[in-house]
Amino acid sequence: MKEIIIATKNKGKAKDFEALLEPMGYKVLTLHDVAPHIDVEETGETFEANAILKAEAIAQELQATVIADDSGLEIEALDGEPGVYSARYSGDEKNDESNIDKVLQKMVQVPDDEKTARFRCVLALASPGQETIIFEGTCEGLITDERKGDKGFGYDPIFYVPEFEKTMAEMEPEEKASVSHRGNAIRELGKTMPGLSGN
Ligand SMILES: O=c1[nH]c(=O)c2ncn([C@@H]3O[C@H](COP(=O)(O)OP(=O)(O)OP(=O)(O)O)[C@@H](O)[C@H]3O)c2[nH]1
Ligand SMILES: [Mg+2]
Repeated sequence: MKEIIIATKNKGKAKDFEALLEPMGYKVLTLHDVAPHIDVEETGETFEANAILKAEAIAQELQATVIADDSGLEIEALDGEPGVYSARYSGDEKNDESNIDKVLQKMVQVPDDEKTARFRCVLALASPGQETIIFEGTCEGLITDERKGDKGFGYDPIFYVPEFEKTMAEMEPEEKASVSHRGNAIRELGKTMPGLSGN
C-alpha cells in the first residue's frame, strides 16, 4: 500500500482522511507516526496561510511530500466566527465540548432561518524544492440547537447537513466523506495529483 503523510495531530481529521484515502489505496500517516516532536505554530490569519505554514515546515523537516489541512467552521450570523480560530474558540486547550458550548450560547438569540454555516477546508500539498499547491473544499449546513450524534469530531454534533437530514456526527465516515469540506478538498486535489483518484 502507498503511504501518504498528513501533517496533522488531530485524530478526528486523521480518521476523515483514512475514510477518504484508504479506498484509493493509501495508508495515512500523521505527525503522531512520523514526527511527534514537531509542533508548528499557527500564526497565519487565514486557513490558506496556516495550511501552507504547516505543510512547508513538515515537508522541510522530513524531506518528504506532505499534505496539511487547515479548516474550520464559519457561521454567517456570527460574522464568520469561529473561522480560523475554530480549534481554540473557547481557549488554548482546544476543547471540542467547550467550543460547542460557546457556539450554542452565541446562537441562542439567532432566528432559525439565520442559522446557516459552512465548514471550510484548505489543503496545502508541499514537497521540498517545489512550489506548494493549495486546494479548497466547503460544505454548507445549519447550526442545530443541541448536540446530535456521537461520530466525527469538533463541531460535527451541531452541524446539520440538509441533504442527509443528519448532523455530521450522525453520519457514517463514508457519508461524511461524500459531502464534507475535507472530502471536497481531497477530490479537488485528486484532479491534479497523479495516482489520487477523484472518486
Ligand atoms: O466538526 C468538525 N468537523 C470537521 O470536519 C472539522 N474540520 C475542522 N473542524 C474544526 O476546525 C478546527 C481545525 O483547526 P486546525 O485546522 O488548526 O486543526 P487542529 O489544530 O485541530 O489540528 P492540526 O491539523 O493543526 O494538527 C478543528 O479542531 C475543529 O474544531 C471541524 N469540526
Ligand atoms: Mg491546528
